[in-house]
Amino acid sequence: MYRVLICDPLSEEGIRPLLDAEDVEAIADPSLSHEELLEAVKSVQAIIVRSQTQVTREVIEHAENLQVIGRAGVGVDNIDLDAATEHGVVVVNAPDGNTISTAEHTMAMLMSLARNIPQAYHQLQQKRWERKKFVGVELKGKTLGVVGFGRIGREVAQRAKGQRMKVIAYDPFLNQEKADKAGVDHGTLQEVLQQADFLTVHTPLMEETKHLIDREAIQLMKPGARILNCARGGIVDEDALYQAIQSGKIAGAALDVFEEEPATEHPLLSLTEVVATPHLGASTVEAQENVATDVSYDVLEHLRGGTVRNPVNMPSVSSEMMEQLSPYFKLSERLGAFLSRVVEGTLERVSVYYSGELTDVDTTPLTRIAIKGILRRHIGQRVNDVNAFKTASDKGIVINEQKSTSTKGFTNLLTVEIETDQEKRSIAGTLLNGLGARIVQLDQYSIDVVPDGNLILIHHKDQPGAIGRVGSLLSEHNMNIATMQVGRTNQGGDAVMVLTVDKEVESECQDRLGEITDINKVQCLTL
Ligand SMILES: NC(=O)C1=CN([C@@H]2O[C@H](COP(=O)(O)OP(=O)(O)OC[C@H]3O[C@@H](n4cnc5c(N)ncnc54)[C@H](O)[C@@H]3O)[C@@H](O)[C@H]2O)C=CC1
Ligand SMILES: O=C(O)C(=O)COP(=O)(O)O
Repeated sequence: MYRVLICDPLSEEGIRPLLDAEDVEAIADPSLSHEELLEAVKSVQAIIVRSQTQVTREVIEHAENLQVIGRAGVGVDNIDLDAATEHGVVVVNAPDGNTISTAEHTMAMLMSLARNIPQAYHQLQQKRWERKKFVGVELKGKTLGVVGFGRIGREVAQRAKGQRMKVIAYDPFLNQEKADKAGVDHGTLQEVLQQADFLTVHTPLMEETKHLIDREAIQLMKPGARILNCARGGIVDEDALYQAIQSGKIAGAALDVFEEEPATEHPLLSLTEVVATPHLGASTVEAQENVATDVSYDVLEHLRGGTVRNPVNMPSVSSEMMEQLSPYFKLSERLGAFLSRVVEGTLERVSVYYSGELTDVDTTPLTRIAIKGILRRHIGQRVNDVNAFKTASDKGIVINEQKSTSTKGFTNLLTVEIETDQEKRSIAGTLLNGLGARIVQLDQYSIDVVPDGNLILIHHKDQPGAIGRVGSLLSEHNMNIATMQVGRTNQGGDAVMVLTVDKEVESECQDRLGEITDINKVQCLTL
């Protein structure tokens, strides 16, 4: 008998398959305290949550029999995915079921914001007939900036077009062709910020998107623009938003989500320019039934040994293959991660080439891991070894895997090549016996770099003094250089420097490096 703990309120209709299953004991308890939760998880094989329950490392470590965590919704930022993966626990979500409800809620917020509907209603309740105070703006002809053109962002854009708004979107996976197909303009984040009368964010919350809309971003916006966040608290910097509304730079905001929830005491709620709801995007009968049905299906499927439809983590590699391939896992992920951080433009094609001893093994799992390394930059922890290919194909990225005879003298060589709408870049690495992973080629340059830690990649002219000037500037910034590699194709021509430094490079230091004579481009990354 499988014991399934349902920690947040779920649609009873949706979880019917679980309730009716003869091999399942479903325990629904949405009111557990943290201590009670730690106790309750000890005996269960599955946990199902929404966004409320925090499935932390501590919870996962208490759940000795846990096999699967189901998220009845999209965002998995309340689940410690690394801890789940480390403990062999599969995480599944329900990414499709609440898209429409959340897009519709965003439209409701957009209209409420434009016409001050909640504020006016509040005044009426106070028996005040205010008309002058609540003069709104029309949507027709205004520009909606959409940041994050995924499932929900796309649906919002379609609906905004129905209101005869102009839509401009930014998403690292959006190119001209896809934008044309959706009938929207596409631009850089900066262009979207500059053109939007209303800005709506629909990205996941992760390191890269935390405070994506911060003080500097808001500064770029038109005076009197308005901001919506129906995705995740923290994508918009709440302090910056508060100050921008206070100063009059931003005319108003509509918020369904907050950095800390519940958020009943939040200072933003005291501003009359702010309309807000308590994380209601997915709260419709339909969405709740959809996500509960989807997550119940996958949880049951996994418990019974089947294949899940929406895995969020976990590799599925046989133990024999694991033995052959696991030494290369880190190398392939790091090559992908490195290249994705230095390449410019919208990703279109990824090719992975294997040579030497790698020609004799099934390298699909390595390609998957390389793709995961590439996509994580923009999709975060939700892309994993299981869903990497699907995620890439959903984004229209073509993947190509090939065995190659070109070993360049190495016993094994793994080359990752990325093509965007702007450029084609490649990186190659090898596993040196006893010494671990090394990057041995970057584009046309031969180098020897450990793919680890804080790296600085500098494109420069091969001229006397360039290296010395970089060294002096880094020392001025108290940056210790751990390793340094220089690669060039010919004397006096184009060259690259790859440095490993002991701490993360601050943006001021990066900017100053870029100003040094003979230096063309500086890119900093942490692997
Ligand atoms: N308020 C609510 O109740 C609900 C909120 N959500 C949240 O809405 C958000 C979007 O959900 P979906 O559309 O289903 O996800 P999705 O995965 O389909 O789309 C997210 C998009 O964001 C893009 N993105 C990633 N990094 C970016 C960056 N730095 N700049 C611009 N775009 C970036 C991705 O490429 C992707 O296309 C998530 O945060 C989700 O948790 C989802 C459902 C209900
Ligand atoms: O699916 C999501 O990401 C949501 O934010 C919905 O959250 P909820 O399940 O309504 O707590």
